[in-house]
Amino acid sequence: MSKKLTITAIKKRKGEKPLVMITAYDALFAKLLEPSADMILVGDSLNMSFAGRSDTISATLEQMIYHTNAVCKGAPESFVICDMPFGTYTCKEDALRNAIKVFQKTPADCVKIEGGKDKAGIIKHLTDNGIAVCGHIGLLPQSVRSEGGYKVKGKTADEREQLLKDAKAVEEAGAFCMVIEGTKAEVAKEVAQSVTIPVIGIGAGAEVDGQVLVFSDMLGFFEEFTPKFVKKYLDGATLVKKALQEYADEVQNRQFPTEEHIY
Ligand SMILES: Nc1nc(=O)c2c([nH]1)NC[C@@H]1CN(c3ccc(C(=O)N[C@@H](CCC(=O)O)C(=O)O)cc3)CN21
Ligand SMILES: CC(C)C(=O)C(=O)O
Ligand SMILES: [Mg+2]
Repeated sequence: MSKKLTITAIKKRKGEKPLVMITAYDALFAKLLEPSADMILVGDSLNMSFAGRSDTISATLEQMIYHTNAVCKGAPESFVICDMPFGTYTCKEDALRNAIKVFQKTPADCVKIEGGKDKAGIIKHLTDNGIAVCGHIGLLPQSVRSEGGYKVKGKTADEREQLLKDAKAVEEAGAFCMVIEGTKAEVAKEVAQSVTIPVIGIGAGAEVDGQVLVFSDMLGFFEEFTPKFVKKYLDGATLVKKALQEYADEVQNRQFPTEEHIY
C-alpha cells in the first residue's frame, strides 16, 4: 500500500474497505510495516512499549516529535498520525500552539487527541486552523489515573449515550476520522453507524471501519501485558531471545566469527 492516502481517500473508505492502522515508533519498523498499513500511528503508547514506563502520562511533545520524524523517515509514503501527549491540549491556545509545533517540526499528516464532547471546541480550533485531527473516544489511556485503571466503555445505557454524543461532537468539530478504544462491540458498531467519518477500533469489535494495534503487541515483543483485544501475529520475543542466545553461545564457543566475517 505505498503512495500516501489523502484525507479524502481515507474518508471514502467508510463503508468500503476497512482501514489498517498500526503504530510505529522508529524508522526501522515504520519501513517494515509501510507496505501493510494505510495509516501509521506514532502513539504515545511509545512511553510504555519504547520507554518502559507504566503508562502514557509522562510522554512529552518533544519525544513525540522525535519519534514522528523517525517514523516519517522510514515510511515516507505513509499517512502518519502523531498522538498529542497528556497535558499538551488542555485549552484551545495550548492545543493549537503544540499542534503547530508538531506540523512545523515533522511531516506528520495529522494529530490525534483523546476525548469526545469535552474536547470538541479544541478539535474545532485545530481544524479551523489547518491541523487535521483524528479523534479518540471510548477508553482513554491518558485518563488512566483519574479513572483508576483501564475501564471498558459502553457497558451501561448512560455510557452508550455518552459515546454516541462524543462521536457526533468529534465529527461535527471537523475530525476526519476517529479511534474508538476499549468499547463493547455492539456499542462501537452503533457509534460507527451514527457518523459519516471512519471509526477505527482497538478492542471495539469487528463492526467498525478499521482496526489499530500497537505493533509490539501484535508482533509479540511487548510482554508487560496481553490484553484481550490483542492478537499475536508473531511470537517476536521468543524468536529474538532464541537468536540472541545463539549468538551468545557462538561467541562463547568461538564459533563466531568464522572466515566469511573476518578481514
Ligand atoms: N503496548 C501497548 N498496547 C496498547 O494497546 C496500549 C498501550 N501500550 N499503551 C496505551 C494504551 C493502554 N491500553 C490498554 C492497557 C490495558 C488495558 C487493559 O488492561 N484492559 C483490560 C480490560 C479492563 C476491563 O475489562 O475493564 C483487559 O483485560 O483487557 C486496556 C488498554 C491500550 N494502549
Ligand atoms: C492505542 C492507540 C490507539 C494509541 O493511542 C497509542 O498507541 O498511543
Ligand atoms: Mg495514544
